[in-house]
Amino acid sequence: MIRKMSNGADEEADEFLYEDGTVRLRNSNIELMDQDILYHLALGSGSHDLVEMFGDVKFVCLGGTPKRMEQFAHYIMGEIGHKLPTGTTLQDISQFSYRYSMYKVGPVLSISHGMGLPSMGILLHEVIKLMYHAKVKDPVFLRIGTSGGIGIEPGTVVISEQTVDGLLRPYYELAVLGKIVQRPAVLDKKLMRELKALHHAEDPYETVTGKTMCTTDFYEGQGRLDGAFCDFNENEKMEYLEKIQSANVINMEMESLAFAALTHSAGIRSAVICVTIVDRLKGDQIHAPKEVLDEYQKRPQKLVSRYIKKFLQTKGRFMDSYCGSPCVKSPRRFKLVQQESENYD
Ligand SMILES: O=P(O)(O)O[C@@H]1C[C@H](O)[C@@H](CO)O1
Ligand SMILES: O=c1cc[nH]c(=O)[nH]1
Repeated sequence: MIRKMSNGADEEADEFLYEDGTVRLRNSNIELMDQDILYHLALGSGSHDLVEMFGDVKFVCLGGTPKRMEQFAHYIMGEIGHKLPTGTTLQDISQFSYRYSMYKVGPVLSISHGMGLPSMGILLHEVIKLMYHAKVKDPVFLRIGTSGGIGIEPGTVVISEQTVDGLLRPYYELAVLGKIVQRPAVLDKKLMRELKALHHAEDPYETVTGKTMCTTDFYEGQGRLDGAFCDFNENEKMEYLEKIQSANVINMEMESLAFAALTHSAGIRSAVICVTIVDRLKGDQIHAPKEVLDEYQKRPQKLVSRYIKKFLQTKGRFMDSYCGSPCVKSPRRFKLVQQESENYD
């Protein structure tokens, strides 16, 4: 994987993971700290054995709402046949943060990220640090969300090829110490293709790839006429939506920029899979009934589940256990795991 630097240069992402595939932090301050409190996750490197709790994680799935991510955790548990110890139930690990929800099902973490870039950004700082403390090897991050389509049928699953801001720029911008820092928002193209290939001909909806616009607001920021404020008219709105459509934007959501930029900066492969729940060329309000929306939300989950299952089946022969961590006891065996990984698609 090639990693784009903030100055636009290319760099091999391998340099950003340790040799055994574990996540390397790009902040030397963390190593010097006695303990690291992951405040919004209600976890800490001093208070919890993070390697024991999370060392076997391979897939980090993120979505907006706590309910969706709880449902996904139950769904993936059935799909991969993961058994909880007798007498236990799935627990929200971050319950006492009262911010985000986190469930762990074998190699899968299912975490809610809330709405918007700041919420996603804060969460990712802590989840990426969690990967580092837990010595997780080569994790894959997947956002399973909802979006507004631009000229596509509601219910379509969009796997983002690129994510851009409201000005069509492929950067996540943040004011740091009074200066604007731009981080390139880069998603893993190979992962995108692997996911797309898992669409089934009999799925009663389309799965497409394309450009996603990530905005900082649901209403004015996405050109809606139905917010509490609106200083533009229908013609201006349509002109904007048609302009972004001709720039190949096929859907709009609110987290992919931070997700793509922060995972890429950490050398972590990631993909954004969002179902569309409205065609913005036809209207602003979400009219679909709850049952329809619930079924739509499951579509990205199905695709991700197929990916996880295929990965686990392919890897199974080389794993120490069902956990997803490659055996690194002998370098030769580790090479086999790597090779298998390269042959995956
Ligand atoms: O993953 P979800 O469905 O929460 O993401 C989209 C983008 C915003 O957070 C939210 C707006 O309704 O839905
Ligand atoms: O229109 C939509 C629908 C879901 N999420 C968004 O950000 N926009």
